[in-house]
Amino acid sequence: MTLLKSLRDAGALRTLDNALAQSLRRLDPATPDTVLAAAALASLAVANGHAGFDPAAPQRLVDADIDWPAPDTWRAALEASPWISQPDDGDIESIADTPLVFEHGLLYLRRYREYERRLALGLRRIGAQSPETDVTDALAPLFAQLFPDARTGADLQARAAAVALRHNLVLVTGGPGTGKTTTITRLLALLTAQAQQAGHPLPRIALAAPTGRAAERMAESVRKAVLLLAAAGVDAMLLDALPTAGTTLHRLLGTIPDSPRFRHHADNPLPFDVVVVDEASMIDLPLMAKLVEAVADGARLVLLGDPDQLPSVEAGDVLSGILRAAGDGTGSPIGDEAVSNFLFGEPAWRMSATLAAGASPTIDTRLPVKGDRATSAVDMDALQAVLSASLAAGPVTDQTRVSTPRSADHSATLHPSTTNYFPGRRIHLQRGYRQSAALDLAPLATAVREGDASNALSLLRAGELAGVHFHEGQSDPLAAHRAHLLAHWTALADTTDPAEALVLAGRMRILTAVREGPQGARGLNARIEELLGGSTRRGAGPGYFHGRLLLVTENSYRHRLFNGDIGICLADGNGAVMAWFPGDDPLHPRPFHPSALPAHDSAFAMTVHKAQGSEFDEVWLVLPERFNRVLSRELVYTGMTRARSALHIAARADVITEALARHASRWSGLGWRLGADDAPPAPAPVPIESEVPTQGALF
Ligand SMILES: Nc1ncnc2c1ncn2[C@@H]1O[C@H](COP(=O)(O)OP(=O)(O)OP(=O)(O)O)[C@@H](O)[C@H]1O
Repeated sequence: MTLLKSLRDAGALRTLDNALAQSLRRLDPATPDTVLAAAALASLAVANGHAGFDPAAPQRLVDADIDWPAPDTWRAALEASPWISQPDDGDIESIADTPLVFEHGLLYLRRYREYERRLALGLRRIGAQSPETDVTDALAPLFAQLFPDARTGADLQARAAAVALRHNLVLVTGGPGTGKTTTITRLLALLTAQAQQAGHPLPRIALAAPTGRAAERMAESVRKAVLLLAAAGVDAMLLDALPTAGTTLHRLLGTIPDSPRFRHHADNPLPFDVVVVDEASMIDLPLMAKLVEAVADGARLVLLGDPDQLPSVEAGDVLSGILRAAGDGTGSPIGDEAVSNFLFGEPAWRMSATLAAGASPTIDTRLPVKGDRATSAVDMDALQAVLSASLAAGPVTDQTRVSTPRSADHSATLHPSTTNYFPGRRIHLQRGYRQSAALDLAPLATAVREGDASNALSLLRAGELAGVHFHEGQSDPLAAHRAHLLAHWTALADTTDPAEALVLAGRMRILTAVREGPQGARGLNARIEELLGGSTRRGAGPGYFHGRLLLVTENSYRHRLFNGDIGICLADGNGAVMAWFPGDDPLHPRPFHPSALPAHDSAFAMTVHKAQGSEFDEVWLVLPERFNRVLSRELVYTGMTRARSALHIAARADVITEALARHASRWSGLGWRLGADDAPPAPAPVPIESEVPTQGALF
């Protein structure tokens, strides 16, 4: 049996994957079966969130019992195929009339390879341009006011802001509540003050996120940070100049009705000097490529995100590719002397000389001082990184990890291009500041992030973490906790004010790992609707009852409704039901006739994937009874960190253990394009008992 037929018979391919293979066969009947199958698998890989397909590890994509070709033979067939181009240089556009590209071990659909290439080029373009105005001493008093702890050298937030002043491409990563938004708000105040001091126009700043809810949360956090700065005595005129509203990436880029293109692109760039994007882990490859291309020359791009969260549902896993190239962010270079001044209160060279003279036993005395050959820009960066890392973390050792740009020579050995280093900077914030007496999530989040199932289970079973409730072995919270759950949803129907109803709707959510199956969102929603009385309730259209929560499941540029948007059905006095969704102004949601909505589901229960970027006061995380391949530590971590004041986990211990043993990583060439010299983590193998054929069908 041919490989393509085996894959079809095993139910591994979608219609679309098979159609691609068939059309290649029609166009050239001599196309080898292994090439046709690889084309179908490259298409399937995208549906599973990968940028391309690795023919050396096909069993990671398809769990059926297939007699796979030997990797070398398969590779040779791909390399010989006229359908597949193999660019000499990762930066060069691939031949337009070959539908596939084989590069760095991955077989791509051409479009996705081009997105990756354009994204890497775009990031390098942004990062390669230094900010126009230099950091001056005049900014130091404000810096000290904004970051009073900077002098200790241990304040990573101060370090992040200092680095961001000097670089156009910056990633600030960290878990929930580590102060990413707070830090960026202070950075924006510094940039605004810098422009004022120099007599320049104030920077035009955009705050954006992949979903409306995430954009609104970001804006709320910025507003809160501004209020705190005002209370701390920061100049009101400065604070008044900061943005207080967020927007979705789609809105920022300017959707064109019924088109995947945007109004802003390389030839019509965004009219902003600073673009700050939150929830970067949710951004897929095509959207990130379009965003980066639309950032104007000389403008700054600041990406905020939590690297431990799930990657985007759509193809790409962009953030992790960028992060692999950017380093772990714990020892980022500081920049220059003026920035170091802010942090340490004296010029770096003087400090380095003091330290080098042995003033501190914790410092490696081999550190170069000013005047040595080390004063070249890169060495100075490295020097200051070591300085700051040492001040923050104690002894400097050979293992101290420092992110520095790769040299052209080094990159040349990895890649034909000589410019493929990552020119941005990453700072990883580690200290959690969001104190909640109600919810003590941090120890559990750490155990989950580290994949330490035994610690996670002991914490859950001990029941001593405030606000965390473990319903071990329970697979049906609707049976065991019906009254509690229903009370929330029935209360939703007591309000008729759409803005208030949307706020109430965010109080509680059931989050699931999968959409289908007994513990899937779809089945739970159907049962909840039934319990709520469904269409017999006030304001019935077929299925659209007063108080029904809706989740949009596709992007509709025409409606400006996007995958993941949540709305609520409300009946007016005459019983006519409209579905209300958040608008630009939270006080004025937008009404839609239910029949005019793009594809949608109920949203009483939703998958963790769809809940990314949202938070709820109370989260019920329900895992399947049997292990499913979508489970991973990132999924559990993302689900639990959606909770603000109470987390309920209903799951079996063995399922938690298996989930925490897996990473949700994807095949991507982005890290390589940006100069990462490590191999991307291979996606976890698919367990044989998996029930579900493709991830695309899951969320
Ligand atoms: N240096 C700090 N000192 C005191 N409180 C802080 C500090 N940094 C942040 N916070 C507080 O911690 C909370 C979380 O901060 P922030 O919203 O900036 O975090 P975040 O990383 O953006 O969170 P999320 O990922 O959930 O959006 C806020 O209440 C903020 O005021």
